Amino acid sequence: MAGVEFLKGHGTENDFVLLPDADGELDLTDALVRALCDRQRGLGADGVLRVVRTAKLADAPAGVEAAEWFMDYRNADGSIAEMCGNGVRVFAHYLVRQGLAQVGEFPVGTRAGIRPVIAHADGTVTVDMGPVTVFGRSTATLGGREYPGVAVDVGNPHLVCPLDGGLEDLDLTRQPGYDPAVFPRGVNIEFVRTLAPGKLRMRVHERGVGETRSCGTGTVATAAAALHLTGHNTGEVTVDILGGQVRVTVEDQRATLTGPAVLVASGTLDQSWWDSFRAS
Ligand SMILES: N[C@@H](CCC[C@H](N)C(=O)O)C(=O)O
Repeated sequence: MAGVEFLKGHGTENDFVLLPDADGELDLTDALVRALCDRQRGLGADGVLRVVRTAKLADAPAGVEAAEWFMDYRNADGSIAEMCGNGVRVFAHYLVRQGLAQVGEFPVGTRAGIRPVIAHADGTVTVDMGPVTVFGRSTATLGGREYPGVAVDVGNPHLVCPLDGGLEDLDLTRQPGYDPAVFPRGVNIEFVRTLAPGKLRMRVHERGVGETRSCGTGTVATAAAALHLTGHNTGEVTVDILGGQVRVTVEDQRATLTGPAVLVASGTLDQSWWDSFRAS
């Protein structure tokens, strides 16, 4: 049997299994995503990026037709998310490395809409992350403490909680509590410390994954929230995460995200392993 082609990649150590599926033929069930992302019984990853031609998608969201390629993103628990900022960089880098797109600007379809990217010759990618909306205040709870924060929509939902200290001590092995009335679809929760003006350090607990070493949409939400809290709508911010550093530019409630994208390996999944998850 032929098996199923995969690649492994990461953006600031937020890691993904990529599944090339130009013609939209893979039957990617939740159980398969969970197995692929499992670090013991699968390949291990924070999420899956299925690479599919937009024209071949059965359920393409409205408005993405102009993008030749669609990033079908799934969280490690099998859930579908609207957008993934690190994933879209890795996705764009893959397209260029495969000769499916050229260095320079091209659009990528996502469930949050089209995201124009600029793939740079050095492998870094700049993403136009679209509208960024601060939509209120809410509170996270963790270890019996309350952490007031800012609610931000980057296509997907975020709660950004500023800290004065203690970032390294947080136990993010557990899901922090949040208000489901504010976040009915769940939420990614960022804890952030300002190191200097325009320089932040962040940790994140991602919806559908757990603590990850980086979250691209989370860095954008964090930058927008930090600017908002100091009375600004625009600015340039670097964000340190456990897996490296990214640069965020916020302009009139839109943002760009620049950071690295790395392809680590490619191979073939055993067809019988794949088939064993299809029916479940
Ligand atoms: N790691 C991603 C975000 C992935 C989706 C998120 N877990 C959600 O459910 O919204 C990023 O780099 O943005």
